[in-house]
Formats: sequence, C-alpha cells, structure tokens
Amino acid sequence: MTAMLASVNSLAEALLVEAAAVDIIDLKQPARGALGALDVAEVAEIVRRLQPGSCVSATIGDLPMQPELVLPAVQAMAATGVNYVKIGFFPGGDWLACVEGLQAIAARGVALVAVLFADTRPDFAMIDALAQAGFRGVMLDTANKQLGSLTRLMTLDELQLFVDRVAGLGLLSGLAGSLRADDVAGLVQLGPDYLGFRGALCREHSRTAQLDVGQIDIIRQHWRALAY
Ligand SMILES: O=C[C@H](O)COP(=O)(O)O
Repeated sequence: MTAMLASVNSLAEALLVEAAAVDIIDLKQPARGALGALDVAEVAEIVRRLQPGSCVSATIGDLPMQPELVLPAVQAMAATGVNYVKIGFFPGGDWLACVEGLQAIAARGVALVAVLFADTRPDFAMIDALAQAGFRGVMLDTANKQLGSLTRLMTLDELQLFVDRVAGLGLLSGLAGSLRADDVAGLVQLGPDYLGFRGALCREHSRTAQLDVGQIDIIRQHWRALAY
C-alpha cells in the first residue's frame, strides 16, 4: 500500500503528524525553498524526541549541484539519525560528480533519496545511474511551486513510467508536488511507495503556513475510501 509522507518544519509539527500516524515524517523548512533544510541541530533534536520506530526523512536544502556543497550537507544530515536523506537534483552544476561522491556515502549505509523535479523535465535515464550509485529511492516533486501541481505538469501515463522504472530497479518511488486530496485516488493506483504533502496539509493550502491536523484527516479519508 502506498504510504503517506508529510513535510514538517518543527518539533511541534513533527509530534503532530506522528500522533496522526503519518507513515513518513519529512523534516524540511518550506520557507527556505522547495527542499529548504532545517538546521542540522534541530533535525537531530527532533529525531531524539520522536518514537524510535518513526520513519524520518530530511532534506539538505536547495543546494546547487556542486559536490563540495552537497556531500558535506548529506553527511551532516545523515549524522542526525534520520532514516533517509533527500537530495534535490536541481538544474545546472555537476550532477555526475555529485552522484559519484554520493555513491561512496551510500556505500557506508546512508539511505539516499534523489528528488527529481517535474517542472525541470528530468531525463528518466538518470534513474539508472542513481540505482547504480546505491540510492535507496527516487521521487518526483516540483521546484517552482507557482507552476502548479505534479499532476498538472505530468500525465498519469508519464508518472506511471516513472514509478515503474524506479520500482523495476528495486528502489522506493515517491510522488509529490502541490498534491491535493483529489489527487490521491489517481496516484495511489500507479503504485508508488509514497505520496508526499506539505501545502495540502497547511492552513489555506499555503505550504509556509502552520500545519492543520484537520487537513491530514481529509487526505487520510481519501486513502481510506480506496480500501472499499
Ligand atoms: O516532499 C513533499 C513536499 O514537501 C511536498 O510539498 P508541497 O505539497 O507543498 O509541494
């Protein structure tokens, strides 16, 4: 069954989504960008305060694809004890050098998730290289939140190709990008490992606003409806 990921920006929000039994607690500061990072010390504190069995991911921020920036950021975030470190593959920079460097980190047991951005029209051939480098997962998100949701930028057929390619390589697949409750049914049918949300869970669907637990329930209801 497809899991639910919720992005949260503080200990208080992390505890809220943990209490709401969200499957993956994703630590991120949306005010700092699409994959804005929380400070490493704050992430470490949140990990300490959550239940040991909680599944936690964290982003390293909207960094340019330069190994001298990306690799230390990944190592620092991994040291906090999160289960997954998410790395945004933004246009430009040196992707190859970053992936080569990240391969060594993955080989040391750090679970890496690559985030590709639908609005930058990523080449899905990249997924093979990520698998070879030892990434644990690949997800699609959107970088420019003004351009609309993932489901407006890509067709369900394109998303199915993505999910199948990632799954075919034995990696976790995730879909996110201004998703709303109405997207759940169509996307769950594609069989991704998880769907990720931030804006839809916030007051007035503003991703930098406060989390609203009632919105989590609304998303969950759409999931539950699929079981009948
Ligand atoms: O990883 C999931 C993202 O935080 C999704 O954020 P969004 O729903 O505001 O695009």
